[in-house]
Amino acid sequence: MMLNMGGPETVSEVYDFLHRLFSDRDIIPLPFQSKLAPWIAKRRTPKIIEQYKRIGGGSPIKKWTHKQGESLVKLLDEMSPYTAPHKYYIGFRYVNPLTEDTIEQIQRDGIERVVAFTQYPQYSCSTTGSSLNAIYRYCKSKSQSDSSRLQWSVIDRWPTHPGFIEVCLLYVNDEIEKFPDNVKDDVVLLFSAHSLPMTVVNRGDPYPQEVAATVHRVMESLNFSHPYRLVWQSKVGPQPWLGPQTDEAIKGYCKRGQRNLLLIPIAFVNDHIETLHELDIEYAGHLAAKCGVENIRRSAALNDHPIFIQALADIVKSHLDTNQPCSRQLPLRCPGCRNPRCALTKEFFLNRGFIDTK
Ligand SMILES: C=CC1=C(C)c2cc3[nH]c(cc4nc(cc5[nH]c(cc1n2)c(C)c5CCC(=O)O)C(CCC(=O)O)=C4C)c(C)c3C=C
Ligand code: FES
Ligand SMILES: [Fe+2]
Repeated sequence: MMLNMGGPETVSEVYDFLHRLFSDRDIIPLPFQSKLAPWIAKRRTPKIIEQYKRIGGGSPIKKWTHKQGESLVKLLDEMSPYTAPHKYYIGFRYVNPLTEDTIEQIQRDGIERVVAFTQYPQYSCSTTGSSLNAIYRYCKSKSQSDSSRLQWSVIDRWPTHPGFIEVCLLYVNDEIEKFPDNVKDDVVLLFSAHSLPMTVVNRGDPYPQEVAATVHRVMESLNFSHPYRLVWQSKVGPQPWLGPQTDEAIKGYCKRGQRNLLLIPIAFVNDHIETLHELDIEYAGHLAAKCGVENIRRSAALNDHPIFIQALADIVKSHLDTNQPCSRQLPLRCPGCRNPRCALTKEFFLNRGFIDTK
């Protein structure tokens, strides 16, 4: 089951998407959540609809996830015949197919063994953690009535998988080659990841460190050929978020005369509104023109690159071969975690989906 947040496929789904997102206490805890969530979602909907309209009318995440899933199981059947046949499902957090509905479908299909496979390379309690909590919540609510218990395991992160790093490297190199010859060696590489509120960072969320690990591996495989920075995009709301912000970094470098920049999305494997709108239209388009950039480009999202599909298959195969319920990291809660559900979810996956109902 491929886990992700999902995105609205058409603009008519934007409100529901935002409503579910702002109702999720694991990504954004709000006072009076059930009242505030629909209010914020409604207020934000027109602006976000405009953004989706400008990138072709919707998020391509479902299309890419289906392509990845189809190729992934085909490859896996060959690579791991003793665990075949494999079947993929999609579990999105905020749009259809919703995680809960997918689990129901999996049970209707008579399946016994499920791998919850996060499609976020780096672990955050606000993303992968939210999906895992949703699985636990659903299974717990059904555990009394349902005798056909699923056996679960989880692939909770893969920030430095060599195949993942290799595709990032290929796309970075492809894009560096497109800069004019006289500036190619001086391009500043700006790795850009979705930011987190500082409350989440200070709670001890593993994401910033894991994103940095990905960046380091990519730079290592480039032999540190260019200067680089890790910067953070897509802050929402007035609270402090992890910086430096991607737009501030672009402005700052332009001021210092470093005007050849390559933006590299590093924490999301598909194209989505943050690459297609924020990076391409807002930053590489409007902002760059304002602050006097000479050349600015963005490296491609991994989407359905064959080496990436190979990497996904390899991640699943290694997981099945080791026969572990999850990584060694998953059971360790954030030092500042105050969410009792995190403990229950981690125990649930450590026990392969067994819930003691006594
Ligand atoms: C690794 C990726 C992401 C992290 C970490 C993340 C954390 C996070 N996000 C919000 C709030 C919003 N995110 C929104 C959209 C959105 N977020 C990600 C990825 C991560 N978010 C993606 C890929 C998308 C776009 C989906 C698509 O189009 O495909 C939105 C909605 C858009 C908007 O209203 O601006 C919100 C809101 C928080 C609060 C958070 C960490 C706590
Ligand atoms: S918030 Fe990270 S484990 Fe609960
Ligand atoms: Fe987000």
